Amino acid sequence: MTTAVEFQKVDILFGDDRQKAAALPLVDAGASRADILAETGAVLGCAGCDLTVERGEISVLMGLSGSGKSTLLRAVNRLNTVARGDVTVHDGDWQANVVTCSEAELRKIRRECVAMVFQQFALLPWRTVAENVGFGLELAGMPAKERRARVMAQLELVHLSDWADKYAHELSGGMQQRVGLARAFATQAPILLMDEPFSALDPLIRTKLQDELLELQERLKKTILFVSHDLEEALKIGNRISIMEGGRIVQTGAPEDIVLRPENDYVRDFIANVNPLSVLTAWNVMRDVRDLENAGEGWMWLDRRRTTRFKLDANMLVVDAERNGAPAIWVSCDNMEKLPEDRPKVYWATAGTPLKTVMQAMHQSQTAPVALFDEASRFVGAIGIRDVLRAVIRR
Ligand SMILES: Nc1ncnc2c1ncn2[C@@H]1O[C@H](COP(=O)(O)OP(=O)(O)OP(=O)(O)O)[C@@H](O)[C@H]1O
Repeated sequence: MTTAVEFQKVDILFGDDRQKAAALPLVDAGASRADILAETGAVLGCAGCDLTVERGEISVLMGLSGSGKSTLLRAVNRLNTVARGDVTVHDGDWQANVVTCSEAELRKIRRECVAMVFQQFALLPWRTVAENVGFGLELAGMPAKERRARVMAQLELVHLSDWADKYAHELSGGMQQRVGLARAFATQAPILLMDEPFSALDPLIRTKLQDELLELQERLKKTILFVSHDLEEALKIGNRISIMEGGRIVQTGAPEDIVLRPENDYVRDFIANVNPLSVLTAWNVMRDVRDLENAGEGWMWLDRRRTTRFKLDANMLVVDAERNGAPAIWVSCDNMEKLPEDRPKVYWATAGTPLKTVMQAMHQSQTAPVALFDEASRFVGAIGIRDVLRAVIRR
């Protein structure tokens, strides 16, 4: 993994210099935003924020309104001044600390390394769609012909080729935001900052744009720092999520970490209404092969009830299977539809198989455990009905 952006102990305060200086000791003492404001007149934007954003990942800052998400995001291109701490932006072998870098380095960061998408589309209404998408390239001095080719390719990606010569104000909100996306993806910038880009849109269009973002990302592999106050959105698009409260990051983790292991009541409240089936995979709920019961002579029980067992060779490949004492076949969860009914089946999944698919397989096989295989078809663990229930009710 290569780091794209690193925040180290970042404090951001709003106020005059005297207020900020008075506030820093209170920040160190862990004082709340309200106390800091009452005592010093400074507003705490964020405090002690540590976060590493890896190249090519979507890292989401999530939290209630006022929790400091935008404030932290805007430190990356110095739209907000950092009072203390470091923000390092990497671009290939080049790197700069945004907090202390020269004006020239800051210009490079803003022009070449980091592009931004705002909630309020920020399109120029008197320019056409194509001119809007090409705006950043124009500022960077790209010749018109090259620019046009690049812009048309980007518009194609967001399915807006036919709208290239319309004016921005002639488009609906969802289309305008797609132009915003195209503009950000059109720049050379490897890092995109997205501040609630979809929150002004109605739910259906929003879902569609999230899918489009994921599709674009699949192809273009940018590093994206994304602000959202919507946990479903964060879980859907984030490779990593940081939950913020009162200016501080209270938990950072993969979506399934957040859902399975919330670190405090604030995070627990957030996830209370999330459907765990939308994030969990077979990997998150399986029991490791080392924790399964040996059944002797190369056999191993998949479940505590001893309904299902596999015989394994020295390479952990399955050579025989039994279900309720009768010979069984072992088949992939992805094959559920096509199989004849006549023989007992034990389904297997891989690490990334959605938990929902695992549950369907259990249902199909009268609650038989589901096996987990690695890419080389080796047996690595099993999922019993109790493992599924525990994950779903989070106990
Ligand atoms: N330019 C500013 N001047 C003064 N205070 C500010 C400024 N920008 C942000 N703040 C304050 O910093 C705190 C964090 O705000 P921020 O906008 O980062 O929150 P957020 O989590 O992004 O919320 P939202 O989703 O409502 O934008 C708030 O108390 C806000 O009032």
